[in-house]
This record gives sequence, structure tokens and C-alpha cells, in this order.
Amino acid sequence: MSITEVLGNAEIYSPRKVLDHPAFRVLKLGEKPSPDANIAAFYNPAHEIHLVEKPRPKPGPGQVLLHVRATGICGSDVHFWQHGRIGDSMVVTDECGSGHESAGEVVEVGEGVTQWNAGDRVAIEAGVPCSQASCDACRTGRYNACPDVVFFSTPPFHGTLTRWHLHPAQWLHRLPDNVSFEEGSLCEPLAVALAGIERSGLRLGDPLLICGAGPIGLISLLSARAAGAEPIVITDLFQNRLDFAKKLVPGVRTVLISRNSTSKEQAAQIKEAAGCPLSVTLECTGVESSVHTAVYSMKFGGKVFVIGVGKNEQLFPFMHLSANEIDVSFQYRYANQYPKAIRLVAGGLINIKPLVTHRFPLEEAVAAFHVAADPAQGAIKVQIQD
Ligand SMILES: NC(=O)c1ccc[n+]([C@@H]2O[C@H](COP(=O)([O-])OP(=O)(O)OC[C@H]3O[C@@H](n4cnc5c(N)ncnc54)[C@H](O)[C@@H]3O)[C@@H](O)[C@H]2O)c1
Ligand SMILES: OC[C@H](O)C(O)[C@@H](O)CO
Ligand SMILES: [Zn+2]
Ligand SMILES: [Zn+2]
Repeated sequence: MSITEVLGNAEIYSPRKVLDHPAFRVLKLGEKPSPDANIAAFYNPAHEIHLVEKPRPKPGPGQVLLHVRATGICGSDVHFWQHGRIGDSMVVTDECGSGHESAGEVVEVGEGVTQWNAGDRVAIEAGVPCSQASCDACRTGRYNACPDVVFFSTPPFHGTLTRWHLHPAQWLHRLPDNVSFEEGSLCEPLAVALAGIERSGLRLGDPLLICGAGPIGLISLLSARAAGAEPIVITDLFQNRLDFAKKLVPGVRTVLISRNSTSKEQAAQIKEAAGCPLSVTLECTGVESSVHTAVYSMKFGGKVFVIGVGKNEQLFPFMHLSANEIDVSFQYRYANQYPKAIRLVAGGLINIKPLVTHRFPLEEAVAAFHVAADPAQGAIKVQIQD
């Protein structure tokens, strides 16, 4: 089956000029949509974010229609809105629906779908790879590398921040009764953190540095604590984010980074806070100077594992890496992490609930974006719930 067959409703997902389509329209400012209208938050190349009404789709074969109940705003949603691109390959060229951290409820199933029934509660895996045997990435289980992946909310594919979302049945994950929609939605950034932990090789008792106390850094902190890292040092430029980290994991050691200090000076502060040589970093900022700080903080043979994304081209402290056999690796989204994420939340090993600091109804998604984008508001994770 081709990806278009899997997704169906090609006109809804295709990269055409969506607002020329009679079934799509931007809601006027202050307009009250009908309670079951399929509204969604879209960004566009003019750096606008607005509510768009789009058709309520019908599930085709293999598809499930979902009522999306909770969606978190990710830094990349804000990035696509405000900067219009992430790197060179993900560029906003037209109106595009936002959101990829979602959980919802099954409303209707298409032909051939036997594993889901109306009322089932699910986490939505936003990256749908081609799943063809001829695709090396899919066949070998590293499906985050699938060249034909449809990642909802990465242009040109509209996101899951909408009321009625159509999804292939195989890319949904059942939520146990003790996992809320809110937590189900947080399983997306948790999947990112778990992929990083798995591929970094972090083990029980490893002394760990986490750079950046945003949602990804904080979820990595919770996951690393559950994985048994000790000690854990976390950095940020903002004291309120470090205070939040300390509330989440009281044993964590915090280092406030000053923009006026050098990476070597920051590394000295980090090593002092750790009190022992650090062997692994989970770098969760993607900021060049922070990657350097991480490199200078590692012991001989350590590993800097970069989850954050940043500037297209960055310099590396080449000789320090070389003379200290420090490995640098990267994470691109995730593969095979959702079932693990849900088990860890359901089993009580990772409590992600405190991360949601702000909640908005779907009709107020635009206001939610403004809060998520303004550091002065102090939000960690902003969610839209319906
Ligand atoms: N690899 C992936 O697949 C993947 C997936 C999701 C997110 N990401 C990326 O991970 C990163 C973190 O995501 P987030 O949602 O937590 O973003 P965020 O912007 O909310 O958090 C980043 C944090 O890093 C801090 N920071 C910035 N510069 C710093 C420095 N020099 N030293 C220490 N801290 C510094 C910021 O103050 C902020 O608190 C982003 O780059 C995001 O795009 C990557
Ligand atoms: O959580 C997943 C990430 O936000 C995406 O990879 C994004 O950065 C680009 O599609
Ligand atoms: Zn994301
Ligand atoms: Zn593939």
C-alpha cells in the first residue's frame, strides 16, 4: 500500500494551496465556530498562526477517525510558526496544520480495522512511515529514517492539533485506564527522551549531564532518574526552569549558565556540581555553546548525545574530542518508543503530569501558542484540550 492509500483523503494532506480549497477557510477573529466544527491551528509562511476550519474526514480502509482530546505544543510547532523552517529540509511554504503531541478517542473505524472500536483511548504516533519491505529504514525497524515518512505538522502534512483527525490504525497505541489523555499526549516528547536514553547507552549509576531544562530536558531528567543515572547535573539559562527541575527530581544538581561565561568555565562549574567525572551528556538545547560545554564536561571516553536541534552548521572542539575519545551522537525523532513510554507512565516509573503548566480549549489554540512562545509566561508544556 502506498502512503497516500494508507492516509487516504489525499486532498486533505497534499501540499496544494490549501486555502484555495473550498472546504478550508480561516476563521475570522472572534468568530465562534460550531461546537463540532473541525477547527485546527495553522501556521503559514507569513508567520501567522490562526484557526482554520477544515472538513471532518471519513475513515477509509485501514483508517481510524479520532476525536483529538489533548495536544501539547512543541518547540518545533513554535519554530515553524515563527521562523518558517527547521533546517533546510522542513520549510513552511503554505498553510500547514500544527501539532504532533496528541492523544484522543476513537470515533469511527474504516473498513478492515478490527483492533479498534469507538471509545478506545489512544496515543497518536505522529510519524507514519511507508512500512514497505523495499524501504531499508522500515524493514530494519529504524523507521524514523523512512524517506517517505508522513510526520504530521511537518510541512506539507497538517498536524494533529485539530478536532477530528484521521490516522492509520497501526500507528495508534492503546492507553490503559490509568493513563490520561494529557499523559498520552506527553508520550510524544517522552518517546524522544527515551530514544535518546536508549541510543546513548545510559546505564544504572552513570553520572549524567543534561543541558537545557525545557520540556525535553525535563522529561529526559525524569527518564534518566528512572533509569538510575546518579548524579545528574542539569543546566539552563533560567533559574525558574532549574527550580522546576529541582521540584521534579529533588536530587538533581543544577547549574545556572551565564551567557557571559565561556564553555570551559561552564564545564568547570558543572564538574564541581557533579563531584565526580561525568560520562554521558543528554544535550537538550541544540545551542552550539552548550554542545561545547557538554564536550568539555565529559571525562575521557565519555559521550555527548545530542537531542536538541539548532543551527545548520556548527563548529566542534575537534582536538578536545579527539584527544579525549569523546563520542558525539544525535537523535532524530524516535522509533519503537511509544509502547515503552506508555508502560513506564502506566507503571508509575515516570510521572510526567507536572509538566503541563497551561491548558486551553481548542477554540483558544492561538492564545495557547502565544503563551508557549513567550518565555516570560513561565510555561513548561502548554496543552490544548477538547
Ligand atoms: N531530536 C529530535 O528528534 C527532537 C525532538 C523534539 C525536540 N527536539 C529539540 O530538543 C530541544 C529541546 O526542546 P524543548 O522543547 O525542551 O525546547 P525549549 O526551547 O523549551 O528548551 C530548551 C532549554 O534550553 C535552555 N538553553 C538555551 N541555551 C542554553 C545554554 N547555552 N545552556 C543551557 N541551557 C540553555 C533554554 O533556556 C530552554 O530552557 C529543541 O532544540 C527541540 O527542537 C529534538
Ligand atoms: O517531536 C518531534 C519533533 O518535534 C520533530 O522531529 C520536529 O522537530 C520536526 O518534524
Ligand atoms: Zn516535537
Ligand atoms: Zn519506509
